[in-house]
Amino acid sequence: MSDKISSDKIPVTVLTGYLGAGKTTLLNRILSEEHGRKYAVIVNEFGEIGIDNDLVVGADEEVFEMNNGCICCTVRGDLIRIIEGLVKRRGKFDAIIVETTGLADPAPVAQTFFVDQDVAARTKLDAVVTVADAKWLSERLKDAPEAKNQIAFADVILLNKTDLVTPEELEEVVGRIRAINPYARLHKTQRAAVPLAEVLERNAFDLDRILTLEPAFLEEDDHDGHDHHHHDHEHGENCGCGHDHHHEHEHAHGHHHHGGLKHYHDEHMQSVSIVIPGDVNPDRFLPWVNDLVQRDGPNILRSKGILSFRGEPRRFVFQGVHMIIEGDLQREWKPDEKRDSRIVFIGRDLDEKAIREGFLACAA
Ligand SMILES: Nc1nc2c(ncn2[C@@H]2O[C@H](COP(=O)(O)OP(=O)(O)OP(=O)(O)O)[C@@H](O)[C@H]2O)c(=O)[nH]1
Repeated sequence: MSDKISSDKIPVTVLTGYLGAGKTTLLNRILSEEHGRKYAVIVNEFGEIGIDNDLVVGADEEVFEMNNGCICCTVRGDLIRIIEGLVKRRGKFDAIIVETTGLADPAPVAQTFFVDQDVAARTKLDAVVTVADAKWLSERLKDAPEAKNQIAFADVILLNKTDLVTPEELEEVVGRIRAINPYARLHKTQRAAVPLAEVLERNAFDLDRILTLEPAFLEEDDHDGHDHHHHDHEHGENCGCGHDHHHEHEHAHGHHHHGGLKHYHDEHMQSVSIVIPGDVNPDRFLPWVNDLVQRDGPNILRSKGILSFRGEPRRFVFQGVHMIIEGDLQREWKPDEKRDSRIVFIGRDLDEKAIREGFLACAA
């Protein structure tokens, strides 16, 4: 759309991208850079225990967590309430960034800024920014409809992790992205390094383009947080979606309808979150987690944790995407912070019992 951001509307950037693509890396870059702007950040995480929000830098930024479901279905009501709260405190910040879970379909999130009248009157969707993992995107386009929708809806795409692929592989992924979305601005990045002006306050969201993709985009939503229609799917036990769970396991992707808007969701994704209320022993934990991701890496799409090691004043943070894991000691535990050890694994067909027992055996 060509209309200018009217000065009384708060610009909103929706940051999306599949599990582990680099959304938090980009967010931290935005929040750490000297730009003289103040952002309110809303983070939605898949899995019950908040880890992501704890990994977002900038203690003076306001970070709102939404952990009890997926932003595109059950917690949309929360999103609306948080935004309405923020709008009342206008002037304390310049813009809003919403980081969705890797499993969110961006369409219903973007739709919120048009069909909810109060939100639409006060905010302006500036752009959908999608971070894509150069190494894994092609695989996900085959088995995860959300990943495809994240690309289709993007106004700006960061094709990240270019260090993990060859130039030929990179061009192949670019071709796949372009076949889905020829319009978005595309940046090839490492560690989501991109000039922020390429990402923020671009006034890039193009409603006309979205309406050709999703003719029902502006249809009034019947959604009240619970009551959308479910079609041909069952939820996995730990899908985190917040709906009634049935114990059947059909291997198909489901979609919900929000008003007339189709909404894809991977119903087989599970998350296993475990907390040890104290220290873990690194000599047990590190070999265990390495073995686990080497063995089950294809099914473990994402893993992360914040751990307390005995006698170590700093938090150990580990992050994994399939079998690639990284870990390091980061900031010190704060005096008033509870020193516990939390991990989450997100994937398909996870052996929850074995993972739980394995982690608990790492307690110091
Ligand atoms: N090799 C490599 N690793 C990267 C790059 N960008 C990010 N990572 C790593 O990829 C992992 C996931 O990055 P995040 O920024 O947490 O990804 P995310 O999209 O926020 O993940 P979820 O919110 O869990 O979906 C971390 O271990 C990052 O350090 C990159 O360009 N190259």
